[in-house]
Amino acid sequence: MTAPVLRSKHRAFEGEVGFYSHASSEIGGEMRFSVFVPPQAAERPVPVLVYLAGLTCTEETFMTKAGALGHAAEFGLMLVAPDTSPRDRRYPGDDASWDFGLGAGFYLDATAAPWRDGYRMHAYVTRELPELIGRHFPARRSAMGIFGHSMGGHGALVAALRNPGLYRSVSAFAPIAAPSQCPWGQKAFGNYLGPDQAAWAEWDATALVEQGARCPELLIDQGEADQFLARELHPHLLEAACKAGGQPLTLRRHAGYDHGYYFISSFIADHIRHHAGTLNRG
Ligand SMILES: N[C@@H](CCC(=O)N[C@@H](CS)C(=O)NCC(=O)O)C(=O)O
Repeated sequence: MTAPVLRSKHRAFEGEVGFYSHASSEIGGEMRFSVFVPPQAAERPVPVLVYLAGLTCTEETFMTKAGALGHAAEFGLMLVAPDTSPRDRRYPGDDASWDFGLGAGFYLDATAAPWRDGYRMHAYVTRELPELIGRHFPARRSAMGIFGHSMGGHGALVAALRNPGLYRSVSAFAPIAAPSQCPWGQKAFGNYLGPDQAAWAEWDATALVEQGARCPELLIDQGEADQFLARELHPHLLEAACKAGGQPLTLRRHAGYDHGYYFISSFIADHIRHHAGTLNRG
């Protein structure tokens, strides 16, 4: 694991946003990520809140569009946002569509050729990136939370459900809640994991909850005017699985809000507060 290389940095809310690249061993090539270090980090290590973005996004999207930095500065949380897929090493067909390949890594570890060589975003996000952050930033690694949007909202749920104890807080905006049962997920899983749908369940948040996986209390926000809600997101399936299995979930539905960052920025303060309430305790 090589040290991150600083590409640019910007003062914000008395803290600093930095954009970095590094050579990733899980991905087998350069990866990029961004970090907001809040002002409190000058005094002591601070909790880490990881954000996973959605389809077509990069490590820049969240920092520029979500309106999160001021709230993270208020509560003393470090924000970490990785890119949404490998980009350095290229794979045949990885840019053929916007919902698969580049910008669409789905935060899983691929098992089908050729993707399995480097599409290992789950291992990257849950192991390599926290290790890197712990080593090179003023982070309190024992206090880590995760959240995300759409593909990344689902990635956050799966990261927490598959790694009990790793994250102390979890939330999501408009997650692809049951990917095995929607076109985006079926396309991604069919290619990254192969046609055997039994293997898909290990990477599907609703299926994981149905199988008994549990994570800290979930906060999920969903816009009712989201253009992808009916076809792709299916929050009701996750809601039913959580209810049947006793997984604590607060799912809030908001009239009039669509899928984009105007929606996210409207509720980001609630999410930062949700994470800070747990991460700043003890
Ligand atoms: N390119 C897609 C939209 C993709 C999209 O909405 N991506 C979401 C995540 S699933 C996003 O956050 N886009 C970036 C943005 O809104 O800045 C389309 O043409 O319909």
